[in-house]
Amino acid sequence: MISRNYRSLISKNSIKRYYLSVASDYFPNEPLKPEIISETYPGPINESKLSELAKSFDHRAAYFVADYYKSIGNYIADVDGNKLLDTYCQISSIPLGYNNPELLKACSSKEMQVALANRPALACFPSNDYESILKDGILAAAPRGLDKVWTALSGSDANETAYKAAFMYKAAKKRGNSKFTKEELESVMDNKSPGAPAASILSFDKGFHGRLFGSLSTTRSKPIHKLDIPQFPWPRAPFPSLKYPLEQYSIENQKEEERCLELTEALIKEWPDSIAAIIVEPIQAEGGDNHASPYFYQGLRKLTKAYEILLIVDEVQTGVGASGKFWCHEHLFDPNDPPDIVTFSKKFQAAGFYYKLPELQPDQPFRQFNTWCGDPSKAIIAKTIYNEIIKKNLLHSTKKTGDYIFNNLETLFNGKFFQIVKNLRGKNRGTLIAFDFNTAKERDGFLLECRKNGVNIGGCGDTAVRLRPSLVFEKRHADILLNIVEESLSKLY
Ligand SMILES: O=C(O)CCC(=O)C(=O)O
Ligand SMILES: NCCCC(=O)O
Repeated sequence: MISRNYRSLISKNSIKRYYLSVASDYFPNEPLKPEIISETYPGPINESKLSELAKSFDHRAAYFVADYYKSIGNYIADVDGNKLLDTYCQISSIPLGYNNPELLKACSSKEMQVALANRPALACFPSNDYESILKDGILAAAPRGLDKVWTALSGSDANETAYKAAFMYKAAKKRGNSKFTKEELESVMDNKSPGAPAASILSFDKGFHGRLFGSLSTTRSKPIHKLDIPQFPWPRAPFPSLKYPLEQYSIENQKEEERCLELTEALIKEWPDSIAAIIVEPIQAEGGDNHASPYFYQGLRKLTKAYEILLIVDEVQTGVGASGKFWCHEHLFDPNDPPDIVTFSKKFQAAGFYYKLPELQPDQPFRQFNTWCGDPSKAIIAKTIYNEIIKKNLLHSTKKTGDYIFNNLETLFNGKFFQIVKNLRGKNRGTLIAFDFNTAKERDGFLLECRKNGVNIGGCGDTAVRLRPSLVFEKRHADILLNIVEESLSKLY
C-alpha cells in the first residue's frame, strides 16, 4: 500500500521503464480503433432512447446515450454499438479509463461494500478507517505545503466550503479573542450585517467555479449559467488574454499579465467590502482553456500576501495528473510559496479542499458541516486512483503523450489549416491541450464531424476545442486522434 507523499515515489518509479503499454495491461480487450457501425450517426437506438428519456428527464444536453457496460479503456460505447475514442471523458473526470480493473476490484471490496451500504454522517460518526483511507489516498496526494483536507460532495461544494472557511477565518481574525456579540447573533438570522458581513470572494472574468449559489457568484464564464439567479455582488477581475504562439508574443503577453495584475490590485484597494479570498484556476477550463504564465500566478500570490487575502486555486478540472504533474498549479507557483487552499473533484471522484493554516478549520464544530461531509466510498476510489497513478507512473506517460499530441497538432495546424484553427495551447501541460476555431458554429461542426468519425471531443468557451483524455491515453490512441482530427478538418474545409 502506498501512503507516503507522491513526490518521493515518482522519482523512485521513474527508474522503472514501462516498455509495455499500461492501457494494454489494464485493457487487453480495448478496441484497436473506433467502431462506428450505425448507418446514421447518431444512430436510431440513441434517438429512441433519448425520446424515452425526454419524458422524465431534461435530455437536451445529451451528446449521445452511452453504454457503460460496454465502454472499455479509452473507448466509450453508445447504445447503437458504436465505440468512440474518448478524449472528453465525462467532462474531464474519468482518470483511468472505463471499467478499469483496479477500480472494479476496489468497488467489489468489503471496504467498499461497507462504505456504500452504511454511508456515514462523517463529521458525527466517522468510520474507523476514514483516517487511513485519507492518509493512503487523498492526503498522500496533497499539494506541497498543504497537509490538511476537508472533504466535500462535488466541485461546486469543494469551492463553496473553501469560501466559507475563508470567510470564517477572516472574521475570526478580526474578532480576535472576543466572542460573537449579541448583535451578530441576532442580525445573522435576518441575513444582515454584522452577523452576515458584506465580505466577498474575487474571481476572474471567464473563470468557472461551479453552479451553487456561492460558487455561481464567482463563475464568470457564460451568462446562461447565471441568469435569473440572485448573485452576491462580488468583484470580477480581468484574466489575461494571451496571444499565440507564446514565443512570438512574449512582450505583449507580459504586458497583458501586468495589466491584469494592476487592475486586480486596484479592485482590491477600491472594493468597498473586505475580500476574504481570490479564486483562480490554473487553466480556465469551462471558460475556454485560457492560460496565464507563472509570472501572473506568482504576481497574484504576492498581491494576496500583501493585502492579507487568501488564495484559492481551483484544481477541480486541472488536478490529478492531466497536466503531467499531479497538480497543475505546480507548473506555475514557486514551490516554497504555494496557494493557501487547493480545491479538487472530477478525476479524483472525491471532492474537497486542501489547506495548511490550522485556523482555516473554524473555531467551533458544526460551522463547516453537512450530513455527509464527503463520502468514504469516493475516498476509497480516490485512494485507488492515486495508487495506480503512482504505481504505473502515469504522470510521466501523460506528459509524454501530451507533448506528442501538441507537437503533431502544431505541425498540422501550421500547415493547410492555418486559417481555420488557431491559438493551439497547452504546451508542457500534459494532455490539457486546446485550440480555437473562428466561430462557435465552425467549432461545433468540427466536434460533430469528429464524433461521426469515431472520436468524442469536447468544446469550451465560445470557440475552443479542448482535449481531456484519461491518464491511460497513449501514443497509439493519440495517433488515432490526430488522424481523425485531420480527416475531419479535411472533410469540412
Ligand atoms: O458546466 C458545468 O457545470 C461544469 C462542467 C465543467 O466543469 C466544464 O465544462 O469544464
Ligand atoms: N460546461 C458545459 C459542459 C458540457 C459541454 O458543453 O460539453
